[in-house]
Amino acid sequence: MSKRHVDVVAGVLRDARGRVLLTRRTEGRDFAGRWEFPGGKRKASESPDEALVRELREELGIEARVGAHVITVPQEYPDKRLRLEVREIDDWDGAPRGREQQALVWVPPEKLDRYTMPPADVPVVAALGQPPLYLVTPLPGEDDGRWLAGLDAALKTGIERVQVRVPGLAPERIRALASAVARRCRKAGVECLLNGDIALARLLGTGVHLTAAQLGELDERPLPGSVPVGASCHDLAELRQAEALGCDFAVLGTVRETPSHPGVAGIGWAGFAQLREQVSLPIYAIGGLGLDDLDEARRHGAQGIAAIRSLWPMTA
Ligand SMILES: Nc1nc2c([nH]c(=O)n2[C@@H]2O[C@H](COP(=O)(O)OP(=O)(O)OP(=O)(O)O)[C@@H](O)[C@H]2O)c(=O)[nH]1
Repeated sequence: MSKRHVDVVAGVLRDARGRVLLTRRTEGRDFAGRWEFPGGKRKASESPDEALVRELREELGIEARVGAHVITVPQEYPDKRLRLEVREIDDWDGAPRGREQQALVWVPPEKLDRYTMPPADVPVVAALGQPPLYLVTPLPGEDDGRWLAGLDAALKTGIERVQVRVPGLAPERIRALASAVARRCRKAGVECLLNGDIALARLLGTGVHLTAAQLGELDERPLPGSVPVGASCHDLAELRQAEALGCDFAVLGTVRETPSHPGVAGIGWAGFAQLREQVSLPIYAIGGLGLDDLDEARRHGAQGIAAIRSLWPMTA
């Protein structure tokens, strides 16, 4: 029997100190005792805004003004397929209180991941706190100085997460480039991950971005939680392995056909969402995407966009 679809809307309320409101699911409901963003099921007759205003009135006793879209997460649960649409709440009248006997807590954004939440909320918490763009470096041409100037220009645009991917170069040149990028990222307060090279990542104190082939060879997270671990995935088995290893995020694609893989059809946004709903991980979409695709990516449950060309401000 096919599972029922449920549309849920939830809100991000922030107090004057920037803390975010979580409420605790009461006994007798699924995920009882876990923390969540206030909200609930949308009725067929309601728009998402209307449903969210009603739910916040019923649950918290406030009159809310609904703001920007944050992320819409498709998530499969044992008994249903959920679509969780999360919106900012710009302002409200009244003081939030638990009208349904639920506990309330205001949490600094960087501490949200300490609260146990339903699986669909893992990508939501990441969308609130982690970078929406993930730059993958292009191959350098002859001139490494020019390539590093390209990186500097990318960092100036506000990129906060970078993967050093320079396959096929001599090992000494890879080491030199990786160490130069790591230094620049550290100075700029930007996360740096090396593609595939766990030993070099340990040496340089960076994160690592696992290739799909590496995923199958590992049985535990290769680096501590203090540095990021990402993974490239193309199918459900790889996503599940990335999740089992405790990766911080995955990259999934390709969404569109790209010049680097001509003739390989992309999975499209529907294909992306269908894979996304079966794991509880932040996932970047990759494959022929640029800044213009960010909104659509977020509407299909993506953390954001990973890209080479569109995030690199000059030709290498
Ligand atoms: N409000 C809210 N619901 C969430 C979040 N994350 C998440 O997975 N959900 C799921 O979305 C559904 C929301 O349903 P609800 O809270 O309105 O309804 P309920 O449990 O009373 O459902 P019931 O009518 O099936 O008993 C639940 O399955 C809940 O687990 C979240 O952050 N906020």
